[in-house]
Amino acid sequence: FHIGMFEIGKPLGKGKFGRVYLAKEKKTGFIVALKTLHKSELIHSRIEKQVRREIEIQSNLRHKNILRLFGHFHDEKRIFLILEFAGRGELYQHLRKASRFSESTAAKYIYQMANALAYLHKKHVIHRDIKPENILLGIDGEIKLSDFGWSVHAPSNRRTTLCGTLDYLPPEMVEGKEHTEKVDLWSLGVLTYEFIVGAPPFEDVSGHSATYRRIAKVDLKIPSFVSPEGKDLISRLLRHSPEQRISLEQVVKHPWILKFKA
Ligand SMILES: CC(C)CCNC(=O)Cn1cc(-c2ccc3c(-c4nc5ccccc5[nH]4)n[nH]c3c2)cn1
Repeated sequence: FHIGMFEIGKPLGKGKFGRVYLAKEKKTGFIVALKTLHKSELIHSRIEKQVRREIEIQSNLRHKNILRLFGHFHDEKRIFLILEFAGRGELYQHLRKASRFSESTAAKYIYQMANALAYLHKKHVIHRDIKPENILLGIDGEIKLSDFGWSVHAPSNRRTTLCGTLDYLPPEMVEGKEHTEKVDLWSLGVLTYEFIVGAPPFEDVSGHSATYRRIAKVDLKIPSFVSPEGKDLISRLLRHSPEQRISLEQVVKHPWILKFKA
C-alpha cells in the first residue's frame, strides 16, 4: 500500500509507540525505514512534547554511526518518521545468534560507538539508553546508533520511568542523582562487557532490586577468558564515580582498541 510518496513494504519491527516498515520513495526508489506513531497514543502517554524534541534533536545529527532521521510528516491520526534503513538490522539479533562476539568484533563496534558518543557529547546530547536493542547495523556491518527516546540535553536529573532493562543504568541514575554525559560511558562499559561475555555484568535473575544493588556496589566479576586489555577497559568504564570513568578520547586510544586496529 502507499503512504504519501512512499510504497510500503514488509514490517521491520514494532517499537513502543508504533510500527516500522520498509518503504521505497516512488520517484527515486530510495529505500527507507518508515516509522508510524499514533498521535492518540502519544497524547495519552503525554510524550508528544518529548517526541517533538527528539525529532528536533535527531534531525540535526549527521554521523555515519548514528541512524539518520531524514524527515517527518503527519496526517490527522499519525506521525510518520522517515528513518535511514540499516541493511543488516538489529545488532541485538546478531549478538543473541552468536551468543557473544569475538574481542576483535567487539572492539570494532565499541570504537564506532565511542565515535558516535563523542559526536553526541560535543553537541551536549546525552543518549542515556545505550544497549544492544538500540543499535542497528548498516549494510557494511557498521554501527548505527538509534532510539533517542531518552536523550536529554546535559546536565539533567530528570528521572524517567525507564520501562526497559535496568542492566544498563549507572549508579547515579539508580540513586536518582544529577547525571552528566558520563552516564553514556558507564553504559559503554556494560555494552563492552555484554559483547565479550554474552550477558550484562550486573544481571541478577532474582529481580530488579538485586540488579540495583549489584550496580550500586559495582559488583563486577570479569570471566578469566577476557583478555587483560579487555578487562582493563571494562574496569576503567565501570567506575562508581562518573569523574573516574575513562574519557571517550582515551577509549579510542586504549590498547584493547588499538591491538585490533591492524
Ligand atoms: C521520537 C522519535 C524521533 C524517535 C526516533 N527513534 C526511532 O524511531 C528509533 N527507531 C528506529 C527504528 C528502526 C527499526 C528498524 C530499522 C531498520 C531495519 N533494517 C533491517 C534489516 C533487516 C531486518 C530488520 C531491519 N530493520 N532500519 N532502520 C530501522 C529503524 C525504530 N525505531
